[in-house]
Amino acid sequence: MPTTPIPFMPALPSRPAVQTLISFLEHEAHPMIVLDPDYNILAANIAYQRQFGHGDQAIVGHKCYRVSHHYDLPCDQAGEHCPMKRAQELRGPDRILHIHHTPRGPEHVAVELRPIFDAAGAITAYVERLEVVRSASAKPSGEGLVGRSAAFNQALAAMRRVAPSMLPVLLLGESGTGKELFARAVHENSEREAGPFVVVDCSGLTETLFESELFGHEKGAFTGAIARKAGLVETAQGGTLFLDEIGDVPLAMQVKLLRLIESGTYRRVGSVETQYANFRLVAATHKPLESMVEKGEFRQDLYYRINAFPIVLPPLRERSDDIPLLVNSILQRNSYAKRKLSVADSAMAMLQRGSWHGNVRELRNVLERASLFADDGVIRVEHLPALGVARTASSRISVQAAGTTLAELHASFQGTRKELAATLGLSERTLYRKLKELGLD
Ligand SMILES: Nc1ncnc2c1ncn2[C@@H]1O[C@H](COP(=O)(O)OP(=O)(O)OP(=O)(O)O)[C@@H](O)[C@H]1O
Repeated sequence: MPTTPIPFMPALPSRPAVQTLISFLEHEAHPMIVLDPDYNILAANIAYQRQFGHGDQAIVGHKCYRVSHHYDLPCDQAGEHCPMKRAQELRGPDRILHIHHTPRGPEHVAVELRPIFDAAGAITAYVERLEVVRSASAKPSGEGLVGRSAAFNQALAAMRRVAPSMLPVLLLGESGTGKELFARAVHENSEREAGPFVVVDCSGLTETLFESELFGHEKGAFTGAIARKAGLVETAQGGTLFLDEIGDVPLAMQVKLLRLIESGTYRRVGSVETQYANFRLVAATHKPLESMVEKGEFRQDLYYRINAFPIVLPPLRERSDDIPLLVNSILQRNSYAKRKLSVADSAMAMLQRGSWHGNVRELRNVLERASLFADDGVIRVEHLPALGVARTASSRISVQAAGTTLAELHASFQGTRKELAATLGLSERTLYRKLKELGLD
């Protein structure tokens, strides 16, 4: 362990409390800095210098907003939330998720700022504790969640707040907004990280199938039950159970789900023995559960149970400033990775203007198609006209689920269901559900 003393500003030596604090923080494992009330960094501990130190560039003596944001003004004057301002008003700690410049490029950083008071109750300094958030990337990344817009960051910050608790989380968002990725992030940011993450797709399951999938069954419980089978609840023991499309659970099953959540117990199909469940619940839906409750299509008691901590995932059209980042990330993924592709500025501008009713999934499909035309490795505006066709169709269909339109398209479409789903920018699951609603499955 290096024992380099923490540098501090010689201009500010006469504050015994601050000096004591500085030597105390040196032994903290988390990156920490001490600031004066005028945004000057007085000291940075070893962990900070290791993670955020910019080589020879001195941090101490500089303004925090210059170092972390390259701003010339405090964050609140640059249109952002300033935790120092807030901690001063609150006379207590403030937490915020910011995007900081780091030696590795922009990164999501969770910041906690605590004011330090003198004997007279005046704030003499602030201690800032930082933690790099690994669940999402603020720069193009070949995997996982990416995003840096205000709307995305808000959802990310909410996810981080709730993840360490055992509270059920409800993810609300249109198809393709990343609900499954967020559910996984909740799991990975919880104490259950080492346990299983089990996905239950609630759409397209009949009542009986739903029950045996979820609770398992005994040998001979029904025709074809040739052996005892563990259910998904049992598989999720010690981990997280993700109920995707919870709005599709049939009413008769909702009561069994409620009992499971309330009592933490269940029975395998064909058994009288009570089993004890141990999972953290994350549910997701694109459906308006509240109005379904009003219409009697979703049980109110179950709704209250699962809705303990709702997180709204923004549609892509509400975070179009994330599109270049998403595009560059998508181009690094899957089949694209074999070829180096880029997007011309005018094409990027066009992508940013899209309404993207199929969200990130639709964006991915459009890029995949455009890449087939980009012989020289550059996706240009002329490679996107197909996008216009596909997107017009998909927006009409995915937004209004206009029965006749989808029925007609389904009847006339020449390809497979998978291809139809891709053309519409929908997941196969969502397409299946819509067709089922129309009696076309
Ligand atoms: N913020 C994001 N960053 C990177 N990829 C994303 C993001 N959001 C979504 N995606 C990608 O978009 C696709 C759809 O995401 P996902 O399956 O998580 O959405 P969903 O909301 O669960 O959709 P559905 O309700 O249709 O199942 C996936 O390929 C996923 O990797």
